[in-house]
Amino acid sequence: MKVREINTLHSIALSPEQTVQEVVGIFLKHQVDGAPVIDAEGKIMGLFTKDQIYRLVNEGLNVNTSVAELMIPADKIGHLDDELEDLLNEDFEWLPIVDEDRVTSMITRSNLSKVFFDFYRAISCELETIINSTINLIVSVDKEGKINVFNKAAEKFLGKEAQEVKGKNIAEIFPNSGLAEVVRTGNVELLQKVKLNDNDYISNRSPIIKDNKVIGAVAVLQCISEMEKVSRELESVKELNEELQAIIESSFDGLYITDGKGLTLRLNKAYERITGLKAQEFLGRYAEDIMKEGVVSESVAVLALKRRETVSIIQEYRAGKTTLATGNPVFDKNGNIFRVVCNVRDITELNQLNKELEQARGLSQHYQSQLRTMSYFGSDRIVIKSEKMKDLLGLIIRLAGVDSTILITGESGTGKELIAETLYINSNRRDGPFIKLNCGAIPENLLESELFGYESGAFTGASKEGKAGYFELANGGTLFLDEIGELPLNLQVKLLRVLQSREIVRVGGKKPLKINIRILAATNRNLKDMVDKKEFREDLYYRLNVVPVNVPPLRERKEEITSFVTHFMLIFNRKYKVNKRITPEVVDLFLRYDWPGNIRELENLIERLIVITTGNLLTINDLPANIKGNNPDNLASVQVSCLMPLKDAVESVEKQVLERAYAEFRTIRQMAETLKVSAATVVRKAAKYGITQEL
Ligand SMILES: Nc1ncnc2c1ncn2[C@@H]1O[C@H](COP(=O)(O)OP(=O)(O)OP(=O)(O)O)[C@@H](O)[C@H]1O
Repeated sequence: MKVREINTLHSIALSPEQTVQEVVGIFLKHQVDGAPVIDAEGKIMGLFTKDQIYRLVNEGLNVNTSVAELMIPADKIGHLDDELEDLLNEDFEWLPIVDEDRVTSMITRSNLSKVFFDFYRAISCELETIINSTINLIVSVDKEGKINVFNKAAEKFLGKEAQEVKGKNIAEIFPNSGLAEVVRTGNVELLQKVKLNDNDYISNRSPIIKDNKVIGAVAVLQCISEMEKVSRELESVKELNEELQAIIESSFDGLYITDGKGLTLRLNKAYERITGLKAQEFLGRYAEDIMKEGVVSESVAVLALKRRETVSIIQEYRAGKTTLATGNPVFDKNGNIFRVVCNVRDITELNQLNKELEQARGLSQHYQSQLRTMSYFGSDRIVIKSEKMKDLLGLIIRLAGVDSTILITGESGTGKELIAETLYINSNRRDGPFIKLNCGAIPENLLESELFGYESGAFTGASKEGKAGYFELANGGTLFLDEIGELPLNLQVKLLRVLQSREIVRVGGKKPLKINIRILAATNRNLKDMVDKKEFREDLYYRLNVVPVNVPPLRERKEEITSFVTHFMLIFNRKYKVNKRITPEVVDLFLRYDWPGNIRELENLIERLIVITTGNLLTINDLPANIKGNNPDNLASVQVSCLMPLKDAVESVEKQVLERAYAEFRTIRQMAETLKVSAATVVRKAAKYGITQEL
């Protein structure tokens, strides 16, 4: 410690001209016993102390005597940078202190001793605190082996109070301490293993030397039992950490962990795979910033932090993946979030599979209904005998090889659908689906969603999962749009767009879906006339009618009637497990009849005859009157076989007429036109008699 660090020094100085009386006043006022006498430059001239006042009194001098006359010389002079310890060894009563040449203060011996004492007391206090706050055991002895220092750690580990052992001989209390040996030899003994009270310690023992003499010894002991425990704990924490790392890495789901502020701390390889980015691009960055860069549509970690609860969302990653992500906030004991653990499951494939499943389900439903109506067809299901039809079939086989859109025209029941199927079976798309939609059989308000499908919740009554439409069901295959003339104008525009872009958008959806389909269309209406009447869009007409295919009515290929009769007799005999035959007279009548309902009419008639006739031979008598009389509109052909209430008779006739209309025609419009009533009447009466149309 240096003189300048003493803060109790006084800086009173006297001038040689001052009188003793004045000095007494100064000493009393400042409670001092002496002061240096300085000249005008502040340089030391001498000392004036209470002894000089005693001398004045003793010699009877005047109190106005000047300081200069009585002052004594200053033998010793101290400096501000002198060490206190050095000054203590000096012989002085009063010591003026100078800085360079100028006197700054004065110190007395008693003053110095007190400062020194206080200083050492503070140091000793500090040392005691240090000694007691270390976890190492510290024990010191004097040269007799009596214990001087016994710190708190020693108390704790050796199970004895400092008070109880201080002053006692170490050999009695801890015979194995080895301290007496150090006092004796004066040797330093480092890293010695000792056992005290069943614990192992590493001991460093040193002699305490003063003036080249050993005056005691100190031992510092470190408990290695405790260290070993800590090291074992550290080892198990390390193992746990490795285990945790292995668990995180082995998860197939992405794992992403942030701190309570959204700062990325950890993520696994699966997460790198999903995002297509490396861990370094995330670590140490905020989830919110990563989201703003567009890496992910929405951050589940940010949401979990905001809402302070577990959150699950669907995310879209820039790398093209769709995920189901769950963010779990982890709270500390004060209720603050200190981690957010996010589990990210790649559902891209699942979504794709779901779509495929949806398509497969739709296809299976569609095929089931088709199977029901087509089950009786054998392999030789198509009759082609006339030259006209042979040419047509040749054209169809050629057209099957190209992928263009085809419009098949012809009267109802001529076999347009069969032609479309033949075309499909012979095309490159034969392994893809063949989907048929009768545009005239589906209510206008449902047609759009049937065609395009819809997203979940697109409209009231829509299913929760959404549904694939006919375009999607036919993806990779062929879509046959029957009765295309019945397509409402607004859907005609949409169909045209599909034909041009090969893309569809589900009802209630936004994302366009690419589709790969071939479209075949058919109609029994004169589309050109409809275009002229603005009932059909001209642009769509030309787009569909790339290659026109016209199927002739049965009356223009009567040479095929006999083959058709044989064909259908075979099919329905097989279907109903009977063996009925038909007379040549009936076939003759058939040849003369005009068949306005074409092949469907012939087919239905033969089925009806096989089902309702009781005998095994179908004769003219079994035929309906319109064929016998070749006059379909002749009301006289309605036979009355017995008397009954008029209302019942009317209803019976109504029912039969409607059943026939449903069997022969495919659209309500055609039925209404033939029966000369409104479409609404057809629908109402059909409902009354429970008549439905097989599509
Ligand atoms: N050449 C044929 N050989 C065997 N059966 C045929 C032939 N042509 C048509 N048919 C049968 O006649 C019925 C009506 O044929 P299809 O449904 O193909 O006619 P369409 O012209 O599509 O009728 P619509 O215009 O009313 O839809 C079907 O049961 C079909 O199997």
